[in-house]
Amino acid sequence: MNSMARACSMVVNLLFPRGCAGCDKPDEVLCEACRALFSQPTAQSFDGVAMQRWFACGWYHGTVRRAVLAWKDHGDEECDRAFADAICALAKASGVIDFVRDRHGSCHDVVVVVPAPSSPASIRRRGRKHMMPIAKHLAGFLREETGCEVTVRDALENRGVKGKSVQTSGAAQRSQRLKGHVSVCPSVSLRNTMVILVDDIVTTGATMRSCVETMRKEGATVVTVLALAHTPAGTQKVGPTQAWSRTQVQ
Ligand SMILES: O=P(O)(O)OC[C@H]1O[C@@H](O)[C@H](O)[C@@H]1O
Repeated sequence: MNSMARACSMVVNLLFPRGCAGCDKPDEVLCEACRALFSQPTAQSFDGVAMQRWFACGWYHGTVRRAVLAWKDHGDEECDRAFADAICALAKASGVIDFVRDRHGSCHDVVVVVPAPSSPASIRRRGRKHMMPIAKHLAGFLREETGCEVTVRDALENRGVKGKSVQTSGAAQRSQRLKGHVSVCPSVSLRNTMVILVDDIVTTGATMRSCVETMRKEGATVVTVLALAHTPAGTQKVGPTQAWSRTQVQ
């Protein structure tokens, strides 16, 4: 959102107090019931990352979808904190904290949180990099919980592909379209880092895989991927060795 849009939105909020981003309950940013939907962590296998699994806070449908879209595409920046908290809780539930604490110091010096990149057109439309506040909050949380040095690096760029993932028929097609479009920024080094990738939604998994592959080529160890929401598993498979198996995280 640009500054004019932000000012207008503040005025509108003053005149018409907001409702919950998920269900419209009055005077809530994200009500307790809707927050709870972002607290249903799942794990899916992925041998490209050190933990062998990636994780999501909730399932991308209904209320979760509505709240994510309000935040991501309709400028509801007040959700930043609620979603950042959900990702931090996911980091804890998934074992990321223990993993980082145990591995840190063995061979990798710096722990880095990297937000998945949006295309330049999306960044312009939104007026910001919407994953950045989440990444920053997670880095602070990991610092506190692990005692390790944890930084945020805006390491990836996505030169953009035409159309949205929902307009493609599946992971293979999406993956093909993304080829060569995600890269590590020339000014950023990821050598000898332990990376945690954060993204809002995982649909086919093509973006996540492309980001992980690109960072690994640049010398990073990618610990895992943490996402706010995922589409149902089992319907999208990139290849026989990359089939997703969805399990509930206790
Ligand atoms: O690549 P897949 O998983 O299909 O789609 C998810 C990506 O598409 C974007 O809108 C999301 O922000 C995410 O980065």
